Amino acid sequence: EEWKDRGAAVSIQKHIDSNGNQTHRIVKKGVQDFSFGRTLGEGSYSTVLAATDRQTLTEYAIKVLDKRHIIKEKKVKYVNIEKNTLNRLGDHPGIVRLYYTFQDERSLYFVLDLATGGELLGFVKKLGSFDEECTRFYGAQILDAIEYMHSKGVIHRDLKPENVLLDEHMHVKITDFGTAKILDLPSQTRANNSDGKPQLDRQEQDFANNIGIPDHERANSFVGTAEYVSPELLTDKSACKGSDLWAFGCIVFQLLAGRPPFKAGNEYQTFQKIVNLEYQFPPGFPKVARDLVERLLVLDPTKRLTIDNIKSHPFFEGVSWGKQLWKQKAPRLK
Ligand SMILES: Nc1ncnc2c1ncn2[C@@H]1O[C@H](COP(=O)(O)OP(=O)(O)OP(=O)(O)O)[C@@H](O)[C@H]1O
Ligand SMILES: O=C(O)[C@@H]1CCC(=O)N(CCc2ccc(Cl)cc2)[C@H]1c1ccccc1Cl
Repeated sequence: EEWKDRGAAVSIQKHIDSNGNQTHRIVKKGVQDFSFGRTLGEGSYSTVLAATDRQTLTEYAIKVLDKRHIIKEKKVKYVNIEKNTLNRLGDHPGIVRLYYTFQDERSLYFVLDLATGGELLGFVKKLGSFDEECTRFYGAQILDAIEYMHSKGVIHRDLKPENVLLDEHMHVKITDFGTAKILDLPSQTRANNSDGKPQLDRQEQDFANNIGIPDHERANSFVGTAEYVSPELLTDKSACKGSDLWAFGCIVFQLLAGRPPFKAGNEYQTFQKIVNLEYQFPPGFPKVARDLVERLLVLDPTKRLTIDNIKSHPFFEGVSWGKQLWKQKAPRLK
């Protein structure tokens, strides 16, 4: 019992040995096992610090969540969702990996991959916009990560350039799964209510009850980020895998145009533009990319391109999908 108050946790590490046999290693990690470094960033309920494992000298990002703050803001369920989602998505180069979690009386700790390159958004802002080659590379890596998430029954629901981090090789690391949805397999086809509308999960119900209410007045609502919210989330209040592909379309547009397709003076006006599909391509937007975006920013999620359609779209011609995509050198951002 002594390890409990050291803020340690016993975590079972799944381990595949050299002959591919799965074994389990009992790993006990706690606050004392790390030396904490600089602050990488702050979230609404979290601080992310660079840290080094004292034994292995491996560097991590440790996300520290203040329990009191989370409880006060009624965000406990988001913490559990983030943990459960990250645990499911442990094996893809494009997704931030969760190595350990532990706690002490004040905080919760998530030991994550360190993404030293910062947010993709920072680069789009710095350069103004990306050329086609860079958009193709980063779009392909983001799509490959989305395909993996969806194959594990996870919908991210808040994809945006801020949540696309970059590692030391300038490769994509997607983060921020607190607002993700796990399609629990048995009830994947959710029971519809008598009015034929799909049963909403808690976060969707929260969101539905809070549409149009400004952020500061919202009681515990699920917040997607206005510019990337899909129309179905605004009209039917429910997200689906296609919602991530809508956000993907917004991201591809933004990388090439230097701005998201739907942006207005306030959230509510942005929502209106989305549900009315009110957006324009800037002059000079590449034709092939325009065709791709037009087939993603479709109001009816069932009419949007599927991941396979996107992978074979001319815009991604020449991309080698799969492992090779993650081994190649990232194109220089210029
Ligand atoms: N694995 C990581 N490696 C490097 N930096 C990270 C990592 N995870 C998060 N950060 C940085 O730390 C900051 C806070 O991230 P965090 O996920 O805690 O909050 P957030 O999701 O950005 O904010 P909010 O909780 O309000 O949505 C972000 O700006 C992000 O750039
Ligand atoms: O789900 C788990 O793995 C454990 C289970 C045991 C436990 O006590 N916790 C912490 C639960 C919790 C969540 C939110 C707050 Cl604000 C306080 C405690 C969970 C936990 C520990 C460390 C980091 C995250 C989490 Cl959810």
